[in-house]
Amino acid sequence: MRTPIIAGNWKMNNTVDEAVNLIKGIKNGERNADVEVVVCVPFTDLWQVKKEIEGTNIKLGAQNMHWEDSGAFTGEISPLMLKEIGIDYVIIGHSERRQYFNETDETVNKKVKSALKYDIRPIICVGETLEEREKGTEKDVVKRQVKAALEDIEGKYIKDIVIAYEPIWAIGTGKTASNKDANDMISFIRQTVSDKYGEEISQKMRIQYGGSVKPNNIKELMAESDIDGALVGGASLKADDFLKLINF
Ligand SMILES: O=C(CO)COP(=O)(O)O
Repeated sequence: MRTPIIAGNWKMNNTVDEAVNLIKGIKNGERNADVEVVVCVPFTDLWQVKKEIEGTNIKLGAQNMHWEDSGAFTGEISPLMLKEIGIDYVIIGHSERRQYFNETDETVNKKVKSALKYDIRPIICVGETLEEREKGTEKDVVKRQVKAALEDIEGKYIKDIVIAYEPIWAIGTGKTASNKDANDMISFIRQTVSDKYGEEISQKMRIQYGGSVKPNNIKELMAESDIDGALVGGASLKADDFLKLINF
């Protein structure tokens, strides 16, 4: 059985003081012990949040990284630097990075390889635009993204990789994919992984849904057969809401 994973993506929100307040609210709340909980916070909050979650089972994630260890890459953060802080996860290829910061299938693949080298678990984001869905090409797009992200990755790593299916039209819009559509795409992603690595390995990979996940729709999403968790933006910014998601 795959352990459900609920991850908060704080995006570009929370100063250090705000981050400490939020994480205190989350760690002091009652949390379902059978769910893996991750908070993916801005770089500047990582150290302080790491201190706050010590001794709890809350995991820490970053929202991006470079693939090189060091070098002349002004403004970038390396996997070595993140490893030093002791992060567990890193989001790679979020649609906002693909859209605004030139992230490509190729850089996603480089970052995934680099994260695995440092024992940091990648949460790889994939998903189609509204236009691609309306044209009926959503599965082609997602398949291309999944295959490119996993190029030259050995099967032994698949259990450590999380994929988040986030249809771009559902992010921050209040529109969610229907439970059935989300589950259908997620089982298609698992099939794509199975085609490459075989059924047994593909069953070990956790695949989340993301896009306007809220306390009032999490239960139905998690009831679907292939959905292993959620990657949550807006509703991860309030301790009460995030706790409701964890305790779906
Ligand atoms: O992009 C997301 C998580 O990575 C989803 O954001 P929202 O939950 O705010 O729609």
